[in-house]
Amino acid sequence: MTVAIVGFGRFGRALGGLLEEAGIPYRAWDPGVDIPESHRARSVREAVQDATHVVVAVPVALMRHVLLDLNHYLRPEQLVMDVGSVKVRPVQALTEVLGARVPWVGTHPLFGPLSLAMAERPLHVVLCPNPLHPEATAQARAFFEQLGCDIIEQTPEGHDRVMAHTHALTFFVAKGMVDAGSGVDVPFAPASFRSLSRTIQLVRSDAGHLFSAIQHENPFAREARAHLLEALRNVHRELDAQPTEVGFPEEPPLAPPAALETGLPELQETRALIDQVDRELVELLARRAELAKRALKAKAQAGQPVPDPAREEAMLTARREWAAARGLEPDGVEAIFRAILRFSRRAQQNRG
Ligand SMILES: O=C(O)C(=O)C[C@]1(C(=O)O)C=C[C@@H](O)C=C1
Repeated sequence: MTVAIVGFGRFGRALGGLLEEAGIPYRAWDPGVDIPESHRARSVREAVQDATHVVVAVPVALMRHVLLDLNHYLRPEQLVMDVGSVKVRPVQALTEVLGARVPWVGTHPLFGPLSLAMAERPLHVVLCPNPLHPEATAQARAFFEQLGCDIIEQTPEGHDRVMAHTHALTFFVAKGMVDAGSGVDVPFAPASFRSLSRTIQLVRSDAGHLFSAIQHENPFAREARAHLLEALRNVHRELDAQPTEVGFPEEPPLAPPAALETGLPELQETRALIDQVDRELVELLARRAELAKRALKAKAQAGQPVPDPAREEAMLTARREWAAARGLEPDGVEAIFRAILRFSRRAQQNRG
């Protein structure tokens, strides 16, 4: 398998990293950005000529234009995939430009550079099978599975409807909060805001074309936004009309929790919560192991020592301080991190 990445923006670059991790060779073409020499193609023709898989990772608004150009060089034994955040319009462009001549599949990887940098797993990809190329879906599935992704199949319309009510609305709300100055230089924030602030950061750091694409290129986004605005206006009106009642219906006087009477449900509930926290800890350990593997690779390239006792000592000091600030016993937390570092070094030895 050899992959051509056409468009080496934030997503194209992130995909290149994933391919490299999986040991799959690729060539990239993008006249507008710096591409590492070992992967750079000098023309779109050179990028695609030896490729078995061609990934078109350009802004959705440029898709048709780029496909028209690419079409001169594509052959029927290749597989073309777009990776746009919306699917109805890119699939229309693929149908009109490539049609039945070259196999293609519309795809939407539900991850980006940030989730990859944070080693989030599992990675999900939506595939939109099309009747012109029934066999291409299986090939696209195999391609993304090799990169460690879980696959969801959807129609382009089904995909865009879901995205209009999730991706587009989340970005819409976050953009509104950014423009209204929410969360800038606040001295403290509640947990409810902290979870949203990640989206706000995403919107702030976003390549502008992503926001525009998920709003303008999704045929259902406008209606979803209007619907949300209407709902918000209603909530606002209700709050004005009944300032003390909305959202706080009168509650019956508090009965003593059953847990205090039997002693059992509270323990059960607490144990369920402990299980949940431990599951998150295991998930975090898995992400940490991924990052350690990446650090190992970077060190190998830079000729730096593996393992690194100086870095480990500095890390342990910092973690002792974090523990103390959080009211935990520094010796205990240090012991946990010593175990994590042992585990990390072992994982680096096994998987590096
Ligand atoms: O930071 C590094 O250099 C890593 O390789 C990562 C890591 C870690 O797990 O945090 C692993 C081994 C090193 O001895 C120090 C740190």
